[in-house]
Amino acid sequence: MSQPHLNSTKAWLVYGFAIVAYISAISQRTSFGVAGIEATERFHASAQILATFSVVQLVVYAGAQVPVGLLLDKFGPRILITCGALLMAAGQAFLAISVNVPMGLIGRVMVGMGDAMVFVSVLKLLPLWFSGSKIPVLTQLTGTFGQLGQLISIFPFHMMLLNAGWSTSFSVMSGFAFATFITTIAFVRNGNGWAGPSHGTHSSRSRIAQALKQPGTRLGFWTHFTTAFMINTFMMTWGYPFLVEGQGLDSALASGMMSIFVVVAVVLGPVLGALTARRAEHRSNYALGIIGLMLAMWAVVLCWPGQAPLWVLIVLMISVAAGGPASVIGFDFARTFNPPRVLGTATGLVNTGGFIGAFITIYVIGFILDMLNKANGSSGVLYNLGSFRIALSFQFVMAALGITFMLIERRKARRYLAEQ
Ligand SMILES: NCCCC[C@H](N)C(=O)NCC(=O)O
Repeated sequence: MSQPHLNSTKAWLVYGFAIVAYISAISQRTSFGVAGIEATERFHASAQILATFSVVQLVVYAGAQVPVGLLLDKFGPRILITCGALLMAAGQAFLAISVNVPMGLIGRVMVGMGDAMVFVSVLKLLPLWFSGSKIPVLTQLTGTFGQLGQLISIFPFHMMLLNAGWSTSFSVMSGFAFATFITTIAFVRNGNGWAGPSHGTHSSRSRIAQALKQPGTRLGFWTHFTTAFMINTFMMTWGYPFLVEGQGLDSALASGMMSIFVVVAVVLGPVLGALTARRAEHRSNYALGIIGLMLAMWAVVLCWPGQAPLWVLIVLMISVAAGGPASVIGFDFARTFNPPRVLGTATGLVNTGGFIGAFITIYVIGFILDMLNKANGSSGVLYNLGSFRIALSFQFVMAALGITFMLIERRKARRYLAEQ
C-alpha cells in the first residue's frame, strides 16, 4: 500500500512543531534548576528542601512514564503532547505566583507530569510519519534538539530571572509552554498510519505484559538503565559537589563545565543516529562501548593520586555525557521489537531505566557519604575526595548489574530474531 504522507513535507512540519514542544518541555524541566538561589530566598527554603523540588519532579516524571505510554497507545501522540503542554503552562503559571514551599511543589508536580507526556509522544510520532533509516536518525536528533531547551534555561531564562524577577520569568516560561499548546493543536497530527483511539480490547496490564514479553523492550530498558544512570546521577546531584568539594574546582568553572553535556549531545547524537541506522545489528555494541569508556574514565579519576588535572576531568565529563545519546539506542530497541499498538507503552517502560538507576545510585552514594562521615565521628567534612572515591565507586556495581542484564537480554533478543 502506498503511503505518500511518509517522509512528506507535512511530515517534517508535524515533526518540527512536535520538536518545538519537546524543546519547551526540556526548558520547563530545567528552568527550576537555574533558579536555586532565587527559590531559596522566595520560599525561605533550606538546601534539602530545594533538592526535594528536583527529586519530586523527577519521581513524578519517571512514575508517569508507564501510564503515559498506555495513554499514548490509546489516544495517540497529538492529544498527549497537547495535554503535556497545557499542564506545563499551568504548572509554571502556578509557580510564578507561588509564595511558599507547598505551592511551589504543586507547580513542579504539574510541570513534571506535563513534561512526562512529551518525549515518548514525539518518538511515537516518528514511525507514523517517517520510514526507513530516517526513524533511527530522527530518534537521536529528537534527544539532541531537546538540549536546546536546556540552553534556553541556562541563558535567556536565567538572565530574565536576574533582571525581571521570579514571577515575570516563570510567567514567560508558562507563556512559552502555552504557545506550544496552540502550535500542537494547529499543526501536530497523528498521521494516516494512526489507527484511531483503541477501545479497550486490551487491558493496561495486558499491554504492559505484551511490551515486556518482547526481549527488545527489556534490552531497551537495560540499555537505557546502564547508559543513562551515570549521566543522571552526575547532572542531578553528585557531579557538582564532586567537582567542587572533591576535585577543588572553582564553583563557576564547575557549573560552566556542565555545558559539556549539551555540546556532546549535539555532536554525538547525529553520529550515533547515523551509525544506528546503517548498522542496527551493532547498536548494543555502540552502547556497551560507551559504557566501557565511562567506566574506564571513572576508574582513572577515582584512582588518580590526589585531585585529577582539569583535562582528565573534562575527558571524564565528555565520556559520561556520551551516555545521553547512547541511552537513545534503548528506544530504538523498543521501536524495532514492538508492534505499533504497544509502542508507547514499551517506550515509556524503556524511559524509566536511566531514572530508576539514577535514583538508586544517588541515594546509595549519599548513604555511603553519610556512613563514612559518621565512621569518622562526624568530625571531618562531609564531602571530601577520599569519601567521594569510595561512594562514587558504587557506580561500578550498578554498571555491572546493567551490563549483565544487557548481555542476557541481548542473547534472548538475538534468539528471538533468529526464530522469526
Ligand atoms: N542526546 C541526549 C538525549 C538524552 C536522552 C535521555 N537519556 C532521555 O531518555 N530523555 C528522555 C526525556 O524525556 O528527555
